[in-house]
Amino acid sequence: SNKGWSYEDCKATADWLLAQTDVRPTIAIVCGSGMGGLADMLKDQVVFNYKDIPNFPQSTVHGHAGRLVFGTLKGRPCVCMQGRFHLYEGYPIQKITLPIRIFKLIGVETVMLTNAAGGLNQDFKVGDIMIIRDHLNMPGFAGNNPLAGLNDERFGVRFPCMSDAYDRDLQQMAMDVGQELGYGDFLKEGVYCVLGGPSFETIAEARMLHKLGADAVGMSTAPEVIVARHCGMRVFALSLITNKAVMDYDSEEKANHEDVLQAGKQRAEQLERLVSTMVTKIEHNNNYA
Ligand SMILES: Nc1nc2ncn(CCNC(CO)CO)c2c(=O)[nH]1
Repeated sequence: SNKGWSYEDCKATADWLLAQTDVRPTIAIVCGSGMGGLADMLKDQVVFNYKDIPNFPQSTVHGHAGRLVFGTLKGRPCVCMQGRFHLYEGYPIQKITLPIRIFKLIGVETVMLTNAAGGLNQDFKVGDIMIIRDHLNMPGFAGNNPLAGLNDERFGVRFPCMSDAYDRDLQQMAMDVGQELGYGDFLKEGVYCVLGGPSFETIAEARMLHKLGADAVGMSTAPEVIVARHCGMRVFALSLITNKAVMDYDSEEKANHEDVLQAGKQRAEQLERLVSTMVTKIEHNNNYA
């Protein structure tokens, strides 16, 4: 297709990046709203503004810087997306997931995705970190799936399995590392539900999603996971619970983006510790391989 996300288009951008830096990342980190600070962990940084990368989409959301940061995390070569893309920005879903395919073509094997999300599970508090066990891909229910259209076998099969989308060893690693770091009180696990946005969910929608088994609700991540699994990369994902979804009509609470960014700042340091510790383990010992 000549829409800008063919294998050749992805390969051209991947080759451009490989020519610009000799960092060869095996792990990619995608930063959620207000969580761009994760990129600052990287040493020996080589930074590209999205607008300077051929065929790369542009970030349009406050709290998403729009920079691709290459570097090392405790010696491990990584690439970090400081700013990700969302359906609500009006991009086609294939454009939102283009970076994931580019990561595959530059040699990334594991993708670690983070996002800010609203808590549906009543046991969740603002500031909790939810290890994502599985997702409900609501846009996919309506056919808005990043793999729709012609399948390019060079990426993966026509009908990829999604029952193993979230790597169980990496989930276990996150729980173990979180406990070791003393994060047990705010470390949860659950099901993440993606909506298109940009409007936050209604009370009836929050109640419905909770009934359907969702523990957190957001506007990202599932499309990237589907594309990452399609091309055989391992996936780890977590949600920072930045506010409790409004579930009652007598509540005064009102979801807003500034609260989301503020909650991200509160937990930034713990998120960085968790992710960076996992990065060393992922590359290092084979217990979880
Ligand atoms: N209730 C609720 N709380 C949330 N906190 C973060 N997000 C994810 C969406 N984030 C948007 C707006 O902040 C920016 O990508 C949500 C959400 O969708 N619903």
